[in-house]
Amino acid sequence: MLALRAVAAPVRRQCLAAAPRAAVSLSFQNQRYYSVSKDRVAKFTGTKNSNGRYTVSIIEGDGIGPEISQAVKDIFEAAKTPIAWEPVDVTPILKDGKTTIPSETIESIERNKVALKGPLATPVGKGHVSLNLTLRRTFNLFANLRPCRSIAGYKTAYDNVDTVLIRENTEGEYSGIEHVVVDGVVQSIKLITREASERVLRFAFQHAEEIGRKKVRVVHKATIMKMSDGLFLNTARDVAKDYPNIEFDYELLDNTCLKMVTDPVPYNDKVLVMPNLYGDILSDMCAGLIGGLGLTPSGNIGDECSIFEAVHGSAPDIAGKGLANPTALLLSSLMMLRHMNLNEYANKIEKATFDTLAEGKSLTGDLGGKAKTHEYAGAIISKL
Ligand SMILES: NC(=O)C1=CN([C@@H]2O[C@H](COP(=O)(O)OP(=O)(O)OC[C@H]3O[C@@H](n4cnc5c(N)ncnc54)[C@H](O)[C@@H]3O)[C@@H](O)[C@H]2O)C=CC1
Ligand SMILES: O=C(O)CCC(=O)C(=O)O
Ligand SMILES: [Mg+2]
Repeated sequence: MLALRAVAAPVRRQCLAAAPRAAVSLSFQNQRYYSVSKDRVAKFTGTKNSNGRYTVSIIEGDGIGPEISQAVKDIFEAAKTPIAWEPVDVTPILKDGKTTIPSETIESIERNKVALKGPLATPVGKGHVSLNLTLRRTFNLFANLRPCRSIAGYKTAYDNVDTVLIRENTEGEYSGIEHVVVDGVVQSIKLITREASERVLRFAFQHAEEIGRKKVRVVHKATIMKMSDGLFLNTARDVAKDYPNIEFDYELLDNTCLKMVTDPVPYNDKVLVMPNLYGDILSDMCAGLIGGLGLTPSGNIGDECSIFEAVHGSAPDIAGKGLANPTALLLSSLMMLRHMNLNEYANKIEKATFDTLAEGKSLTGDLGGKAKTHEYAGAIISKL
């Protein structure tokens, strides 16, 4: 068990086919993508540099990463956002049989407290471990907040989706503890600790209070994984007692999937919280409900640092062609600005983005348009 604890401890579209345009739904037009905890905003201690700008670490990432990062940087520049980007390198380093990232990168993110990150590709099977997971564990980014909201004017099979999913981000099925028992038999350990469960569950209840949702639902499979998901669920029962104004319940993951693709709207009044793997899968599924992975942002939130990134990966099938939709990374960067209390800039860019999407004249291919990544970014800039 001790050995396992050591590993668990922090080491420091298919998008829907082109859809017809719809009238802009006013109820969604002016809502904020991400409300930030006042506590966390107060805790943000990044400092301004001599040019009066906050320095933010940026990992441009693989595949479509550089293209969508450029779009975000151009839009920030045009909006006169007081951010100075500090590019950092995450080339994996193998040290004592473990994958780590360069110490300058760790220092940059620790110093700046926030980072914006493009997608990082993970080789299948052999090769380095996921650098995305390495970053989350390195900085103890225990909660992965993944909101997903219908885009006004972009019609999909589902109207008015507004889900908020929180994924445990440091352990569970993604602990990376795997070994060969004997030839032909491998074991992969799903590690769940009360400590990591409690901190993400508390985050979920607090987040529900902050965004005015009255219900927290744990998504689980404690019927099958009685001990691991059982511990997560029992911890939730205990934590719920400290939040008497929030209704708490739970649902089996398979049932959640069925109900969400049948009618996601009943989930609009809840915050969903769940172990790592379920949150990974369910957040891609939610993206499919609103028009694809080009649209969904996320924040990896920790007590000391936070890293904001899109839900999607490096999209090798469209990389380097100017086809990527930068909205997901852009909305992630707006979550970041709100986390830094730079709301005025976030609001301005958000309005220009949603107006561009609603207008529908300059959309990327995943949304049925013909615009290149930089043309779509240019359309947003023209509305700033
Ligand atoms: N957090 C991260 O950095 C993540 C990294 N990955 C890595 O990404 C690589 C590729 O994984 P895939 O399974 O292909 O998933 P993916 O998320 O990269 O792509 C899935 C599908 O969505 C499309 N798509 C994704 N982002 C898009 C965007 N911004 N605009 C338009 N279309 C977009 C892609 O073209 C593809 O058809 C893998 O190496 C994986 O490990 C995957 C998910 C998250
Ligand atoms: O790290 C990876 O390769 C994939 C991670 C992922 O799918 C996610 O963070 O949603
Ligand atoms: Mg994923």
